[in-house]
Amino acid sequence: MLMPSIFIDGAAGTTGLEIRDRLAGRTDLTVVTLPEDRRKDPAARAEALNDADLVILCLPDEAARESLDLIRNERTRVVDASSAHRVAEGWTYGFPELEPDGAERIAAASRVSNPGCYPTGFLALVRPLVRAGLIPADHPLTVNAVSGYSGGGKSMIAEFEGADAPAWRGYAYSLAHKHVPEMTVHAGLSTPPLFAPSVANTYRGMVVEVPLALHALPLRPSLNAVRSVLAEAYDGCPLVAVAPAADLIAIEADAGTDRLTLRVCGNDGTGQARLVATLDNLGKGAGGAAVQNLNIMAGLDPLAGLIV
Ligand SMILES: NC(=O)C1=CN([C@@H]2O[C@H](COP(=O)(O)OP(=O)(O)OC[C@H]3O[C@@H](n4cnc5c(N)ncnc54)[C@H](OP(=O)(O)O)[C@@H]3O)[C@@H](O)[C@H]2O)C=CC1
Ligand SMILES: CC(=O)N[C@@H](CCC(=O)OP(=O)(O)O)C(=O)O
Repeated sequence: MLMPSIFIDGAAGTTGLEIRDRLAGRTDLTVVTLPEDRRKDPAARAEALNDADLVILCLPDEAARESLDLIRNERTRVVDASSAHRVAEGWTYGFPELEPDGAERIAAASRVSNPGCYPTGFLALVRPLVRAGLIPADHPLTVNAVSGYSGGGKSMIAEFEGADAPAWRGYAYSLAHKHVPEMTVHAGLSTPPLFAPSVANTYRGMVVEVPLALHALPLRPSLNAVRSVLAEAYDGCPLVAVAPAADLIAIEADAGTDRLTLRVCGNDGTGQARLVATLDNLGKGAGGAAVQNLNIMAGLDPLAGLIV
């Protein structure tokens, strides 16, 4: 694709603006957005969607499905940042580092679904361990996570920047969060993890933690064995790092970047581990991941525009 044209549908939203920032000043592609008075006009969107080589959908799920219906040609390729197609047939999961052939599959795909922000942290920690046989597919995992409030888009930003915003709030207590199917499928699990998300009164950043009783796993791996599997899985991946264990981990650790940092903490004496991922919900959790997928699909420098 020579000098591809990229249309951002939803460019005025939280994720859309992040993507615009990352694409600003790039000379290897052209960026198309609609003016304020036409950005929700289906006719204007249809024209832009069909003219572009590649579109990035930064929309609520329903509007993302509508955009796909508006695409009437075989040429336009899509990166969807919404949660509408993460386990859908015909879609490639846009997490290049997750499987050995991940980037290759994304490069060849016409429809790529960006991962959710929480699943990005969870899957990065768990998928290599399932693949290596250290975590059995039916193991009942728990995921505790805290997101910055930009994770809820414009409406949550307005709420947390208004009066009486909480310092922290747990949610999804009915254990039916929309990210659970995505976590289950792409980790290769048969038992859905118990997902306990929460939101903190800070704009961006995310901590995703999987507590793991190593002594209860069939192979009883040491902390080092777990760390080695992760280090090998992400060897040569510039955005994903396996960092040393830490006793203090802040939600801001990777905020403002497109990095994803994994840590294997715990106590070999008790056989207990805390697997911890930090990322920016708007970085590797959304906008950074979309730009990374776009770069790979268009055959451009895979790190162009990313904040490493
Ligand atoms: N925020 C995050 O951390 C993450 C978000 N995502 C996903 O990315 C997508 C966008 O989220 P986010 O940016 O946070 O949400 P926002 O609410 O901040 O932005 C959504 C944008 O879409 C616009 N929009 C809504 N309906 C239409 C329509 N029919 N046609 C054109 N534009 C429309 C909205 O318009 P208006 O400005 O008028 O409201 C808004 O600008 C969602 O699917 C979300 O789940 C994924 C990972 C992380
Ligand atoms: C704090 C907060 O509310 N976060 C959102 C998830 C943000 C995100 O990952 O978006 P997708 O749903 O598109 O994956 C939530 O829990 O629904």
